[in-house]
Amino acid sequence: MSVATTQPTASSVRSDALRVTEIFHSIQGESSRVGLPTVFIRLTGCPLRCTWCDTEYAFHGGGTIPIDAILAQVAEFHCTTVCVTGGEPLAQKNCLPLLVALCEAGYSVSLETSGALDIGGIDPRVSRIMDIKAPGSGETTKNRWENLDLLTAHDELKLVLASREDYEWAITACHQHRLFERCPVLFSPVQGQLEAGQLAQWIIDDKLPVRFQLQLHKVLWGNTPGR
Ligand SMILES: C[S@@+](CC[C@H](N)C(=O)[O-])C[C@H]1O[C@@H](n2cnc3c(N)ncnc32)[C@H](O)[C@@H]1O
Ligand SMILES: Nc1nc2[nH]cc(C(=O)O)c2c(=O)[nH]1
Ligand code: SF4
Ligand SMILES: [Mg+2]
Repeated sequence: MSVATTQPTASSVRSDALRVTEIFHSIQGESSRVGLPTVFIRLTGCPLRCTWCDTEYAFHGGGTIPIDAILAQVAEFHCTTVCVTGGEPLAQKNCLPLLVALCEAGYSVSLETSGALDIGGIDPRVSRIMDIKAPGSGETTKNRWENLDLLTAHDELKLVLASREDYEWAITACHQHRLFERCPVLFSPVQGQLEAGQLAQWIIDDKLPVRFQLQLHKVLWGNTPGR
């Protein structure tokens, strides 16, 4: 379901509201939860501009919705698994109480984040999928490396790679920051920029302890908003 794009007046905005681009029911296409029917809450806005971002439509617009109304929309899908994404979800302060409310309501919750913002203070029941930005994204300087110390085995680290240079940078980062010891590590090709079979072969050749990822929803439906 897409969210109305009407502009709220200041007096109509509740203090626990969030700016939301879309709430939809699909198949999880990323992370180790891939394949699970999932409700997605896509929050609006992002302070990064990854060169290859497939979700630029979430940078602006959206509708302003209080947390209880978001929960009511999610409940309509009768699905126990929820993914909060964006945009960059942590750019809105009310993302933290939204995550608590979803956990309290009994959902199994994951959060997709660039890791450019502090991941402290997130409800520990949430599985954090933290994406470290490689040079091809143009946003490496935004990586907040101190976030790594907060990750647990319940979380996942992700590297989305555009080239052989990104791949080699990622291996160096994994060793320098002991990423393999922190939580599962995912390597994924930038869609349309790095050939998936090529990345898979490099991972095999180098015997890397990472999980290769393709965006399953794009195999199913292409790059369609709300999928
Ligand atoms: C749209 S982002 C939203 C969450 C957060 N801003 C982040 O970057 O993790 C969700 C995921 O999609 C990935 N993604 C975006 N564009 C992509 C592309 N062209 N190919 C592969 N993955 C992409 C991001 O790297 C991220 O892991
Ligand atoms: N089906 C589907 N799975 C996803 N997993 C993470 C997504 C995202 O955009 O963050 C996403 C998405 O946009 N669609
Ligand atoms: S951080 Fe995420 S939403 Fe923001 S530009 Fe990068 S991939 Fe897109
Ligand atoms: Mg997506």
